[in-house]
Amino acid sequence: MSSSDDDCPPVAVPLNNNALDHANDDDDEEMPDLVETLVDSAVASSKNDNDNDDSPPMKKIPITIITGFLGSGKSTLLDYILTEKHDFKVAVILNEFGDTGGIDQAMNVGMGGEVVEEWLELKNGCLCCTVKDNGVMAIENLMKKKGKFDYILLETTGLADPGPIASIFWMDDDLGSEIYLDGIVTLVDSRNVRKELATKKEDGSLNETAKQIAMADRLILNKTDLITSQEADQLEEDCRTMNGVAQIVRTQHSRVDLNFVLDIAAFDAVRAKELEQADAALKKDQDDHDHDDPNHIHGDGCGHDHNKDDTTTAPSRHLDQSIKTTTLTFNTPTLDQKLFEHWLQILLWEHHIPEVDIVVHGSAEDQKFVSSSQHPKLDILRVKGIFKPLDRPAGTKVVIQGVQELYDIKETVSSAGTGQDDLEGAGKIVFIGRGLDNQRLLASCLRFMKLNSEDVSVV
Ligand SMILES: Nc1nc2c(ncn2[C@@H]2O[C@H](COP(=O)(O)OP(=O)(O)OP(=O)(O)O)[C@@H](O)[C@H]2O)c(=O)[nH]1
Repeated sequence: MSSSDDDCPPVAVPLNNNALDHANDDDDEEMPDLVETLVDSAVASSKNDNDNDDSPPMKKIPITIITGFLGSGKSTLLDYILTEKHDFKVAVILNEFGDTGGIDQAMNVGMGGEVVEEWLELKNGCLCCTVKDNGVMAIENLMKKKGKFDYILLETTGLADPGPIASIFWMDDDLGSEIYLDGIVTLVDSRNVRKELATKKEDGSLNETAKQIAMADRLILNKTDLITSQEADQLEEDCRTMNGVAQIVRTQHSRVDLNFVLDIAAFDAVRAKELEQADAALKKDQDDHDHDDPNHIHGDGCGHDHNKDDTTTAPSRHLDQSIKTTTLTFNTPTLDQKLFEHWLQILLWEHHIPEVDIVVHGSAEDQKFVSSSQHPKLDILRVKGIFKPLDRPAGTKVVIQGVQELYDIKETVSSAGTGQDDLEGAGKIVFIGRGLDNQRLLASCLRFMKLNSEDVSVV
């Protein structure tokens, strides 16, 4: 996980201190990174009492990351969630850039339609750069002290790459934290998104809007009042090509069914059905548009009727040609998890699709997997999959989740009987990223995993 120490914005953590006294917490050794800590002495002392008692462990609290480019409607969504009736007591964290100091932001906890405000700043505060210690520990401490909220919404700055932030909370789940990553929700400014995606970064890296769309579990196409329904159709289809597994909804003023964004357990279950949806969308896209070259630049002979008057809403065929979704379907009865993981690690960590090189030692030939420098760097932003592992009891399925360079493979409870998640073959793996060349990926997979061409299909 790469991160930069530049531009560290302060982060403010909300408290609900409704009816709580404010006091300094100088002697709290667990919270070195918090300043202006607001402590309710009664709550603090009951926390200390609880340290030694046998009370049941705290229920884990879901955290949803809300991301999206500047002005896409993130704050509008937060306001909407905080004031809507629901069963959660929601706390909001803003991970803003420092032009307002990050200090004077109004922090909110919404409960049953009521919003109360308080704020707290992390001294070194920057969730995206300073990693776990500051962000996660501070939130955990706050939860112990306050215990007043049971859901956290983290709004990233519009310029943030959600990957590192998601990784912190996702991996923290494995470390036994009291919070877990529920999902990544991305707001898309329907009118301006094409312009934002066209912005090139000097170092050639992916721009943030592209990453925000690619990593989403839920995509909210907001501000649809500013585009035609035809443009909205096209936008939705294009988003699906970039991110085939996210669920997509269109909104105005971020008014979305809260079940669509809250408590979605996106990092928990992976359903074959969801992956089928990606498959179907990708197949449709291939049928509609026979451009197999992932590096094809739109607008240079693509043949589509570009809207010349308004580049912000021009119905270009794809939003971002470099990012796409690729699905591998394994038709074998099971998959060799060890071999698969080894291959995956090369894809994720070495950023290339390994190719076979035949090395001759005297009369013997050896296969070596190498990187080919003539191909673009591979940047996988998200992986989702489900498969039946080799040499495990019948019915065993494992789920794979990945965010940038991190991945996790866990056994999943079989949903046999529901008919929902039945896999015909060994399973499916979906990759979202840049540099995904379907045919090279397929060839590499076949050689690496010692499979025959009929064993795997790619779309
Ligand atoms: N026309 C229109 N305006 C909207 C819609 N949703 C939000 N807005 C307006 O767009 C502006 C930006 O919305 P915000 O919710 O502040 O966007 P944001 O993503 O939080 O913006 P940043 O904090 O700058 O990243 C505000 O003036 C909103 O009222 C919509 O669906 N249609």
